[in-house]
Amino acid sequence: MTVCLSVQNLSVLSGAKLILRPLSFTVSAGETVAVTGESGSGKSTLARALMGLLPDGFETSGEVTFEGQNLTTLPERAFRDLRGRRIAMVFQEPMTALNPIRAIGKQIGDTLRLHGAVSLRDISAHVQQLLDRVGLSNAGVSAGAYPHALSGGQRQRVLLAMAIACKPALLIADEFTTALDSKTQAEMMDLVKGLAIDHGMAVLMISHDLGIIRRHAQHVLVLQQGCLVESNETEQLFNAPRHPYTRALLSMSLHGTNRPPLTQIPVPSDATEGSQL
Ligand SMILES: Nc1ncnc2c1ncn2[C@@H]1O[C@H](COP(=O)(O)OP(=O)(O)OP(=O)(O)O)[C@@H](O)[C@H]1O
Repeated sequence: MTVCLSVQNLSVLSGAKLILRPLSFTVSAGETVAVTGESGSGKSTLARALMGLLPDGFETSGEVTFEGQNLTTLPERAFRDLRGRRIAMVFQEPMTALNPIRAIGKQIGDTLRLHGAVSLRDISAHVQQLLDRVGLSNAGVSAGAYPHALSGGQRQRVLLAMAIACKPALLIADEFTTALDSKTQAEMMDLVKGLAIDHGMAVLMISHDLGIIRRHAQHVLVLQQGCLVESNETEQLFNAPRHPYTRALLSMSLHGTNRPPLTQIPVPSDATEGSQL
């Protein structure tokens, strides 16, 4: 498989605080890699670092190569062109990402127009295809609908339609099904899986939900307090977890309990799983 995203020794610093310790991994075309770990372990920081969207005051080092381009040295203008066109992201809160006073078809069309993905006269037809693809047409949702008239799951589908509008090579999905019921979660993940298969889209999926990860990811990265403690093929990780923190996460998920306390498991002091890859 062609490597789509290669991360080498990426670290993130905020002031004197090391938020992410040097970590390395790759995501290939058509592959889904999951990132998991407790709240505050650095999952969203990793996603934002890859998108070049860290808040002011954050510094990165290391190298991120996407489709052969080094993103860490890419001028902001060129990065802006990549975002939404070649690298897309979907978040958990659809309402904050959607304009409440613009019809959803127009918002999807805006994405296509912004990136010049299709000719102007073909935009409506493409919007309709995207609404069909994400299952909104079947649910009776038209391009003229406004976000407030949709359910949370339907809004997430709109965001997914916008994210995939330009057929990105990489989709970063940050807890984007977390707020949805399990049936809608499964439908959304199946949609993403279909896109990965049909278009060879690489997916970096951030999730607390180990059940979803096991069903949809081929590889899993486990973060503990900003440190990549385990990186393994999904079935190997679930069947024979190597790191005590991974074992504790699996046990918590299995028993629905917060014992043993994860904070008591020591974070490795220097070399990390990722930096050895
Ligand atoms: N804007 C910020 N300013 C300062 N520190 C931040 C900021 N955003 C995140 N952090 C810190 O970075 C660390 C990692 O946070 P991050 O949001 O990446 O974790 P997470 O694993 O995504 O958590 P969650 O699952 O709750 O979303 C935390 O210690 C957090 O306090």
